[in-house]
Amino acid sequence: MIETTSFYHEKLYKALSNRKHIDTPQLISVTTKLDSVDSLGFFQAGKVYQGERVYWTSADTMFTLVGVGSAYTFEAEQDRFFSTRQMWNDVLAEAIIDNPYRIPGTGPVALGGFSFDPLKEENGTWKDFPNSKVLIPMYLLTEWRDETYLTINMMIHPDDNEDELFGHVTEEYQSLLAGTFIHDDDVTVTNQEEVRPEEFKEIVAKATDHIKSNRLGKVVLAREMIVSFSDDRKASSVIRQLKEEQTQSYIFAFESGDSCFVGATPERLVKVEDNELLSTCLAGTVPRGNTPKEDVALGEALIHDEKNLQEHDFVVQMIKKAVTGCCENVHVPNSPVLYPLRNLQHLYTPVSGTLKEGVSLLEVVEKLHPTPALGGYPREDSLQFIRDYEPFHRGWYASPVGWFDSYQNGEFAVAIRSALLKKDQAILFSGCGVVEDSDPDEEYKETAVKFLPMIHALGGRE
Ligand SMILES: C=C(O[C@@H]1C=C(C(=O)O)C=C[C@H]1O)C(=O)O
Repeated sequence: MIETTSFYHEKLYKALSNRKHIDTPQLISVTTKLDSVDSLGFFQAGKVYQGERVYWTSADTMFTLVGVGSAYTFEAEQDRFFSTRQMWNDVLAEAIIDNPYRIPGTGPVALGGFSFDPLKEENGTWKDFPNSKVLIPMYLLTEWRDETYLTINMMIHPDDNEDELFGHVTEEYQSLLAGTFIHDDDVTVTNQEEVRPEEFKEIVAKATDHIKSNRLGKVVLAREMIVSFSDDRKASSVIRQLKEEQTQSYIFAFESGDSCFVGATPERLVKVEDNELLSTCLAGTVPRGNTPKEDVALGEALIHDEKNLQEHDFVVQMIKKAVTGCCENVHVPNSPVLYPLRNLQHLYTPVSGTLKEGVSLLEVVEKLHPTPALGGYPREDSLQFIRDYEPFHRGWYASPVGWFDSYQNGEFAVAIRSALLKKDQAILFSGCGVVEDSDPDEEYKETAVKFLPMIHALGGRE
């Protein structure tokens, strides 16, 4: 049932007045159910909070989270997964939560991500994105199936004035809900440039040498492309394009400082809902065909191709092992199926299980990252290869991004098919798995196709 505004305000005011008068800040979280809202309009209307907005929508369910403003931001350099979990438990221990709905992604929710490799030296590109950063949005819109919820989260300090806070948030959330999406169509691409493509091919050749001399089994290598615009490119318009075009993917956007990390990834790292866990093995790629006949032929060839099956199997074996360590009733199909996207098709194996008692989502994320779909095999050796030879910093590219709530639900995707937006410039990332038989020219072509979803959404040249 949808509550009246006055009932919601009463709950908000009550929560604010009921806070404990303790010395440390306390989280207050109050949720209500609404009529439907324009989620991108909500995001845009929050522009005074630029740098603290988040957008997330899932691939396979009708589920969207839009966060505007930050009630609490947490960054950790050391023990980043453990510290984030600890922060979350500490915040929840003192929180006042009024959420009668218990729908996934409502109430206190943390959204954020982790960098690919904290040991790689930073060069400034990713200065706004630390090795881990999650935030609890001040205003959180949740679309779940055909229902819409709003949660207001506030971190109350001992000497805050509840009347002032109440006046401020009630005014602000109503203007966010009234937001309607406006396109920034007039921004055009002025330049589009691949970064050192020949060097990429050389590194692929070096990797196959390493593999042939048994120093590695598989390593995933990536490259960059830089797109420049006539004016600042707004994240909201890019999200809108991606939502229209990449319907089989998670669409995400995380703002931080002056930058926004945005993408449309098909790859789930892990999802937990009601203790049921789902993970995904996604590796092995061919393009879509130009005709239905060609498309089927490419898919058939992929599903029988030894090189791609080998690339895929590294991922299946590792994820199966990690999931078996934290789940019961683990199920892994014997062979992959095709996962078709707009521009590409992949080999796909879903992995499921029931999370063992006491294991948290972030522990699973820590175990899984990076899978051999993004790092390689063996893990440490492939990471060292990437650290030594890949000539740029991956930052949050190829890393876990996602959300978790106070009911142990949550989901993390692997941030591929993505770009770092910085005002009038975007840096795009694309990678591919390299095994013994990889050919540098073919891997170059594969990464070119993997750039397409972002190029298209940014209005670039295909
Ligand atoms: C590394 C990327 O994609 C990964 C590599 C794949 C492959 O090598 O076949 C397929 C899917 C992803 O796991 C990327 O898109 O940047």
